[in-house]
Amino acid sequence: MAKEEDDDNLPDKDAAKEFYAKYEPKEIIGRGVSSTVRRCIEKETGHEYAAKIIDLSQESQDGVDTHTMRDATRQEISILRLVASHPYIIELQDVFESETFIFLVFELCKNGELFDYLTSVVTLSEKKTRYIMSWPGADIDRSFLVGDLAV
Ligand SMILES: Nc1ncnc2c1ncn2[C@@H]1O[C@H](COP(=O)(O)OP(=O)(O)OP(=O)(O)O)[C@@H](O)[C@H]1O
Repeated sequence: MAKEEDDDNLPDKDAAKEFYAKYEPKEIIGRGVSSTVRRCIEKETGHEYAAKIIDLSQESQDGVDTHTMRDATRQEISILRLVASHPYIIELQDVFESETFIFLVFELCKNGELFDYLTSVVTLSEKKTRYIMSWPGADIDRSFLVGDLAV
């Protein structure tokens, strides 16, 4: 099975009973190096969260051993707790650990990636573009670029 299909399978319910008792996992909303992020619903309140499911099983770690990965994640958790309630840092709501998975439940960010936002709002002024085009080597494909800008 391809790695992505593997990642799409939810961890065995026995492996993280407490997480499944409290949350209903939904669709995948992102992927990290060793994690899959899913939208999830807190059963009691109906509130939405983002659950980052970190697979610690040896075969899913590219050369990093399970203990190192678990330690690194625990360190990430303690840092997130130290900065909890900062207005610009995402809130860590819950943590569940099993033998082979760690579930981090975060507040859900609905507006997508900062990178995508910046790409959509940042535009180059004509003056700045002219300046960049004056850089050595920038004249390659200049006609194409100018054509684009004129559209
Ligand atoms: N709280 C959240 N709300 C909405 N989407 C999220 C949230 N957390 C993560 N994501 C989505 O999941 C993707 C991967 O998550 P994240 O950036 O935490 O992983 P990573 O740090 O790159 O991976 P890893 O920890 O496995 O190295 C993000 O790029 C984003 O699209």
